[in-house]
Amino acid sequence: MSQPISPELREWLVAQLAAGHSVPALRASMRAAGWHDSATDVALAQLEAGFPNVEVALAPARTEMPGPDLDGAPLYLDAGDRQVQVLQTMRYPRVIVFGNLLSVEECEGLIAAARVRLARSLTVETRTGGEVLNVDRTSDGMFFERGENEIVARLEQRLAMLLRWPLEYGEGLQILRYAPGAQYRPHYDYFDPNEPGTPTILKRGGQRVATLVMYLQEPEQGGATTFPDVGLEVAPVRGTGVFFSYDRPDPVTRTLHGGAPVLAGEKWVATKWLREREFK
Ligand SMILES: O=C(O)CCC(=O)C(=O)O
Ligand SMILES: [Fe+2]
Repeated sequence: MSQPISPELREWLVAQLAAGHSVPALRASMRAAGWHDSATDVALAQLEAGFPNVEVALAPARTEMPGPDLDGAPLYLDAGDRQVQVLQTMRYPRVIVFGNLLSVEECEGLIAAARVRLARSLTVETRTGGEVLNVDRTSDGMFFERGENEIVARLEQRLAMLLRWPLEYGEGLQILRYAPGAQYRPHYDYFDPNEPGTPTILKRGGQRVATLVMYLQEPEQGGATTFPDVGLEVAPVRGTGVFFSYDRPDPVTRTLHGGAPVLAGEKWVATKWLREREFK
């Protein structure tokens, strides 16, 4: 977990950058002075990657974040009723691809329960705090209540243990179906702090801090989850899932992501969003 940078170091870095020193030069002099702080590395990497907002890049990050315990580089993680595979990890942005997350029966059960309740997907309209039809997302979707049925409840317990985040901090599971041609254009899952509707949304559970997209049915072609900032594409393989977290509501997290167009077949996903506090 990345620790916050001290205020003194932040001030110093900002001053050095303002004085025209380059990021690689700063990194080199810090290394030479014995600095091997992961928080500083992350901040410098952000600056180097061209993120314009120095203050945001160097601001203290949230320290408590959801995510599995990857100490010792395990290949499998104990999620209570299931041994989940660690297939891929990326440090920045924080992305983890899990295998063996759901059984085929669980995938099919969720689809069957959701199918009868699908409506054209709504996304939260941050301008007003209400919900609207969104042209950026051409899938159909619905939400389960937390613990609504046996499969949902079992899955939520598993995810709480795997991601070490209280079940009560999670939103209800969202199910999306993408028909051929459907897609979800690149977006951030956190709520934009600059939108007037955001304070209303944040009253219930605070910010989103992480997302887990689970693949319930794979299309025949297309439908990867893409992270355009880093050129990553995660294949939508049934029973697997991609987790990503964002320690501040800012593009500097590089968590821009989308669902690429489905070219053939149907793609179904379940999305679990984690909030910073209890989501009542
Ligand atoms: O369908 C996908 O691959 C991405 C879904 C997504 O971004 C979301 O549900 O917020
Ligand atoms: Fe998303």
